[in-house]
Amino acid sequence: MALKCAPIWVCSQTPHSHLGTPDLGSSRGGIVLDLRPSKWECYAFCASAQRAINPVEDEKPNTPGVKTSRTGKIDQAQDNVSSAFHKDLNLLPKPLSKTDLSPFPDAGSNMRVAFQGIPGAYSEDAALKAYPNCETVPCDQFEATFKAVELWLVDKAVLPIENSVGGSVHRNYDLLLRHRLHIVREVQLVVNHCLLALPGVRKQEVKRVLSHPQALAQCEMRLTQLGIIRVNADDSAGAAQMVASSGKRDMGAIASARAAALYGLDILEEKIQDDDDNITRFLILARDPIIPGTDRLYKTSIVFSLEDGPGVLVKALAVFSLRGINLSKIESRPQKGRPLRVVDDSNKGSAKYFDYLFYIDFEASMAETRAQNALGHLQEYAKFLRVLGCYPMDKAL
Ligand SMILES: O=C(O)C(=O)C[C@]1(C(=O)O)C=C[C@@H](O)C=C1
Repeated sequence: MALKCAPIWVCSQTPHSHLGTPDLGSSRGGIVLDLRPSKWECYAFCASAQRAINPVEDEKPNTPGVKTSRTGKIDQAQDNVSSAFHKDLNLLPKPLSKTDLSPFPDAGSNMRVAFQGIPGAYSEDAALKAYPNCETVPCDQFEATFKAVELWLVDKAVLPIENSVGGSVHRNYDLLLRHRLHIVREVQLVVNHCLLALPGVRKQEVKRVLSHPQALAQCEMRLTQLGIIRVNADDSAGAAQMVASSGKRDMGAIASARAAALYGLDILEEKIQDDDDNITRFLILARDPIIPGTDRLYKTSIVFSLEDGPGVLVKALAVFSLRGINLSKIESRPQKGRPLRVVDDSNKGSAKYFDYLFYIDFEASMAETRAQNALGHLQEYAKFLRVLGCYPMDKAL
């Protein structure tokens, strides 16, 4: 009977909880700030168990090499032996290799990656840059990309997180916390915005332009120069499609050259963004974390909140500099549902401060002792701490 892999995946989906490891993150927060290396080994064990199942799936009823008795029946003793030991050495489970654990598996064949928008969106470009052979799956909202992964409809989701001109995509930081997916990779994409319009339209005719708010913000100066009114759309490719189907000559879109080709629009101006070097950083999210290594440069993303007290943020950040770990990004977000912290100073009455969550990216792998020690140290000041993912740094543009 063919066995299915599903139980193993369940195991690897929560590699820590099934061993009863306390989750030091939030109750929903998943990840695992468990600094013991055995946690990662546990995940490897699950993956190897999954592979061990495959030979059974392939087994044929009349496997060559199974001897029959002189009566023609399957020799019971022989059969017992053959079920205890595999008949074909090639069918034995193979040890995991570096490629199995690689965060870049075979360019993504058979992989489905969810992105927000419709074909031609920059997020789709990012998915294809990460996994050139993947199947991209459009979603109407960012939240839907998370759900698609959680419901096993796709393998991964791609999420824009910051842009060199427009800054952070704040809502997506909140989504990272609300869901329990793991960051397994980052992708930096050069984003060259184009002004698109119906075929034959001249630039002076365009009075309104549609695009994703982030894309419009990245073209702020040029659009002001041109005196064009901005209109928000769900994504840049969606904007191009709307212009194409509207038939309106005074309506333009800010989108990629690929979107222009897909929806049959003319490019009136290329590189319309305020900064020539316009780069968006995307995160790739998956149900399972990758096993971090030290074979290349890694980045780790965390989120934490802090105990009250003077200088606690300075102390929290010092845990990294003390160990020579560089911080590449810090972002603070108000704590939803608990925005204010009341500080009671009996002499002067009580004061109220905003309560924050801090998102930090630091340049070290969770496989390094210094990173593990830094997080152990950070726990002394943190009320809450969660590792969002440890993944290879993208240096290619
Ligand atoms: O509208 C798109 O095409 C997107 O993929 C969204 C998005 C974003 O949200 O930042 C992605 C990259 C660019 O920075 C502009 C827009």
